[in-house]
Amino acid sequence: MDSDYSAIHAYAEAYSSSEPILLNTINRETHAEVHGAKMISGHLQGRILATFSHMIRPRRILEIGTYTGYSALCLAEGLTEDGILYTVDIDKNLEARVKGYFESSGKAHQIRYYIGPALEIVPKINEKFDLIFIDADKKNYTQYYELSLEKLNPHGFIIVDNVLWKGKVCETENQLTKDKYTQTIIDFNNRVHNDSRTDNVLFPIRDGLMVIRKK
Ligand SMILES: C[S@@+](CC[C@H](N)C(=O)[O-])C[C@H]1O[C@@H](n2cnc3c(N)ncnc32)[C@H](O)[C@@H]1O
Repeated sequence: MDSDYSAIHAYAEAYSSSEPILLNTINRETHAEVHGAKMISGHLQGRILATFSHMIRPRRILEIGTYTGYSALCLAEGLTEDGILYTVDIDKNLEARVKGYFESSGKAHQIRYYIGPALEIVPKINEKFDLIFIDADKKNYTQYYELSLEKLNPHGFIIVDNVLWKGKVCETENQLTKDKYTQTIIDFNNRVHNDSRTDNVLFPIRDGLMVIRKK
């Protein structure tokens, strides 16, 4: 993120609704106490996810990559009254913390939290979804996308995080800062963009959000 973008991001955050108190606490505690805190969606992206969810009013949401529960609680804001959010993460060390946050949110009755590899757990969830958020290990993005399309209702939405991969997807062939996942993300973006089953738009927000609509 260059300095101009940082200023724009800070301005956008300042002129967006503030973080609900619990989310602010999760954000702060994640940064103070949890490994890999840069993975958290955070204030601006969190408000964007909450807004998408309010616009869609989903009855069923699936999230792949819970981490500390921040984005799950943002997405849950838009659920219908009888709505349920399913969220999956492989990291058992975060389980007690995440369950505590879900309890504090007053939305625990609308959240189903699973621990384990998403590629094993998601096929066993007997639901069709209106909104799916993919935000886990990049090497499996294509498999998550195909699985999500199977599990998505017609006209449902998939949101995929990190599709700009710190801007590295824009680097030319001879630039040397590419890492092992840059090509994975480039291939993923090509696949989505050329998929006749869906429409998509890439939002250049934070690390890039790909918003995909199933036709
Ligand atoms: C970027 S973080 C998710 C951040 C969260 N969605 C948020 O916005 O606050 C990615 C998460 O994916 C999880 N993860 C990685 N590989 C996974 C797998 N195979 N199955 C399920 N979760 C996985 C990690 O444990 C990590 O918590």
